Amino acid sequence: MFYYIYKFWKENLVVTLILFLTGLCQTIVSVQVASALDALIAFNFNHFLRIVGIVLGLFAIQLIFVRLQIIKISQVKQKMATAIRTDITQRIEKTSYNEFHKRQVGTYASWLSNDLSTIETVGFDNFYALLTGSIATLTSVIALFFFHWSLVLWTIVAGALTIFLPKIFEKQMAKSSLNTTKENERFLSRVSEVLSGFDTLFSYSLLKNITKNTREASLKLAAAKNDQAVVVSNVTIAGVFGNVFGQISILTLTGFLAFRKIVPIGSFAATSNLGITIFNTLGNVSTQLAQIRSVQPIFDKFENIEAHTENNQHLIPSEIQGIKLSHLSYAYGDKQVLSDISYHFELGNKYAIVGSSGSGKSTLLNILIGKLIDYTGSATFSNLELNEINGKDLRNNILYIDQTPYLFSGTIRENITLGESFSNSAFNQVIKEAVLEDIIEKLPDGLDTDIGEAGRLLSGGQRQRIALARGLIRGKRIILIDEGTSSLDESSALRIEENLVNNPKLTVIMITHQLRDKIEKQLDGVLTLL
Ligand SMILES: Nc1ncnc2c1ncn2[C@@H]1O[C@H](COP(=O)(O)OP(=O)(O)OP(=O)(O)O)[C@@H](O)[C@H]1O
Repeated sequence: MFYYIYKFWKENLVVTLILFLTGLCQTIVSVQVASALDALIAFNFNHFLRIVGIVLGLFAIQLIFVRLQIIKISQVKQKMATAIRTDITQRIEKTSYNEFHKRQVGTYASWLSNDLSTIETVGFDNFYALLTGSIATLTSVIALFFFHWSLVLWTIVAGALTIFLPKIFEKQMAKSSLNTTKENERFLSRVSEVLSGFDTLFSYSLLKNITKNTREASLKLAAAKNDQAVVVSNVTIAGVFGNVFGQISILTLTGFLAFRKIVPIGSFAATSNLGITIFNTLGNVSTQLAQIRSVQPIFDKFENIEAHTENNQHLIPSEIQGIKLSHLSYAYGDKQVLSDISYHFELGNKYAIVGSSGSGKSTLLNILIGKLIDYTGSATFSNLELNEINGKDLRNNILYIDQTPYLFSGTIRENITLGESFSNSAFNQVIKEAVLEDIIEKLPDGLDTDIGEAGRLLSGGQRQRIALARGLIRGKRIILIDEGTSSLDESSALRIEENLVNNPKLTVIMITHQLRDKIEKQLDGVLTLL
């Protein structure tokens, strides 16, 4: 957390300066109260009124600083939160495909929302509260020194007790806080999962599962939060004890000094105020420090996203060649899926992969796109072993359109471009190739029609055509399609497949459960997996 505070040191310096000026005003007011009381005791009414005037003026200035402080703290907190979110997403960007899928999507969402709000409220808010208190304490201790040195000495002794008493619970505090963030994560994952399954539960009349799962997850989260509250209560009580002891003892000492006529009677009022400021701060120091430390495990968790170290540095030559499989086998753990496959996909040719469900068709495409690299035997592209090719370079040459392509909320155009820019002629071309003309013509805003969350406002076949257009517009020469036309009506599917197999520039390898005669005749080969 301190890394981010340091990263925005200029902004935090401005905040510190404002806090110092606020603390200074507050301390001067406390000291003035002593003079006011002394003026009253001496029946010097004019002097009393002058001090009241000064105090009012200081209050007005303090109010301006307090307002500024709230605004500036919020601004720097938001800058730090955005920087943390950016760092998390950049880690996600750099991770491998498998590492990303070790966690559920809800977990990442929880990091970016729940954990960030914990960092803001538990980490940053306590940091600024601690900073405010420390500055006010410093100015108050200096003020005490002007009354009598023994007050400072006693403040140090009583202050140490106030700070160290709650430290007994520090470890428990960090543990319970980590437990709460983990339960928050599980809660969000479980709830988002069950809500994502709304359509399925609806069809089975099992929507009550949403309440059931949410309630179960909520009870676990509540238990973690209640455990944390118990630890917080212990820390708070220890802090309050030190605080009250410190305030009463400093008053007693001032009373004693006043009796001895070492300090004026009015000092009693001032040291009372200064004591409240100092011991309120010190009483909270341990809790605040423990809370600040308790967010550290959250940062550690973010760092656990393993960056993908790209060992496969072979780059693909500009003159690409075909894909060759030689005695290729693949197993998920003990489960053998592909055994001893040899085949040659030549550049510019068109192929189909067929086989019963579970025969390993998608697994093979995942090897060809570099997602699965722990195969045995050989699989080469342009004479380079696939698991030695730089992953990004491989995906720049081979396009994979998966079985369930994801559509983002937004327009059709945005779903095709994914934020990149393409010419109008490229758009027109892919709209034809993916047989999207009729759909776009019928929509009120054409390509700029909003398709709803995950493309909900479109049919399965329409979604599949947009996914195809998204792939085709990228102009890759090798295209792997996993059941790319399975949701389409016969004539659209045939038109799209004909467009693909008749495009001389493309190398097409498509998985299909429905190999149409007309298409089969135009293919250069069919690989059947058993
Ligand atoms: N990540 C995985 N971990 C373990 N087993 C897996 C994994 N992915 C797939 N499998 C298993 O490997 C086998 C082949 O799966 P794959 O998806 O490649 O088959 P497929 O031929 O494409 O099937 P379908 O035609 O139904 O899409 C299946 O038995 C599947 O259960």
